[in-house]
Amino acid sequence: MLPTGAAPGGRRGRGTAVRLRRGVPPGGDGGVPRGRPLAGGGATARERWAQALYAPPRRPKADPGPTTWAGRSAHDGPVTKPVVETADLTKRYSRRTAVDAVGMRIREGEIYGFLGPNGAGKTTTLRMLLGLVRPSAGTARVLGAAPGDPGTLARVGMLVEGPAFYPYLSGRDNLRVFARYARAPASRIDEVLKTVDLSDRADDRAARYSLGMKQRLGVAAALLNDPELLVLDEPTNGLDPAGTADMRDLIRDLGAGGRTVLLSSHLLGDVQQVCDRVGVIARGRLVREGTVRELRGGGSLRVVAAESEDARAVAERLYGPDRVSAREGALHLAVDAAEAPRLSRELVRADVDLHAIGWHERSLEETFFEMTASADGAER
Ligand SMILES: Nc1ncnc2c1ncn2[C@@H]1O[C@H](COP(=O)(O)OP(=O)(O)OP(=O)(O)O)[C@@H](O)[C@H]1O
Repeated sequence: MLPTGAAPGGRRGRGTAVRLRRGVPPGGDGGVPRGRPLAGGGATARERWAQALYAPPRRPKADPGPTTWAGRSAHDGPVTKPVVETADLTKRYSRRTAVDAVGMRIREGEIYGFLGPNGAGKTTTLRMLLGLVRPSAGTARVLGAAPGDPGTLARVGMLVEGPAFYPYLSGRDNLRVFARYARAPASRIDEVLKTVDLSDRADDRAARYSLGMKQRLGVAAALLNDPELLVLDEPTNGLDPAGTADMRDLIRDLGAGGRTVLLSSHLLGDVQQVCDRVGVIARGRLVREGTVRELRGGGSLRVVAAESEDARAVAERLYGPDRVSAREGALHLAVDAAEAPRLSRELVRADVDLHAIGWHERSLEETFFEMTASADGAER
């Protein structure tokens, strides 16, 4: 379970499993739930920390208040304020810089994809946002407060580095234990079981759950307090295609009701299909932030011809050399899709054998590799 080092500012070895998920008490031993109530002046420091983490929201859902963020959410709603905002957020471990001057903004009500390859600094960033690791430099605000603020933690649900449960208890009984720590009403248990589609299997022992069901039970635990911000770290890790699709649907649903979701993933499909906006991190640096469409950077008219040099000459004559590039055996023209008929006619007139012509949308994968490759080449 969560080692003592998980307290704010604590240090943790890479090999140690982290249980940041709400409901598992910090320092808990994974055994029988402790009987001593978490209340009163006699509580230990660890228990007080758990109380803060699992306390019910002290404030109602955020009042829109003065708008501090000028952008618009990817949803069609009004201008929204940042739920998470960092400036120059940095974490160094000895000589290694795990997170390097990250400035990210997550807007209220959006599903934000935090995308990066293994070791890019995603989990370290999340830990800083949750107040579990002290930054070496820079600042972060989460729901308007400093990371780790007890009132804020009560408004955040988290599933970081995989869920952990009491295996001999049923899914429902696990949630009862977590609800007690979270001080969430018992009525929430059935609600969250329904949300994650586990009502039918709620009375089975957690040990019998598939990986996908365990992940969904972890999400259910994170939802007990109806959090305003839900942080999910690699929730589809290890899931088969069906489990991955279920989890994506669930995340989409969770983000639909105005809740803000921060989804960390190295899987492009997760992010492309689910997220409103994306921040791409590589070697600790946030290399881009924008909507999936913005990151993909539009499309091009793709032309495959037998005489590609002749085809290129025709295209350059029509549109200028700056709009024509060649990659992967095709010409790509930065022109409108409606140019296809005119270009085809001109190519035929120039005796070029045209094999294919059509509109090509860049995938997030293409731009992701370009962005992360350029970060790899950068000086650190
Ligand atoms: N406690 C630590 N001590 C030393 N180095 C660390 C520690 N935690 C993380 N790192 C290093 O910081 C870098 C970023 O790690 P981090 O776990 O944040 O990446 P990640 O993007 O979450 O990767 P993954 O997708 O593999 O989980 C890595 O080089 C990692 O080895």
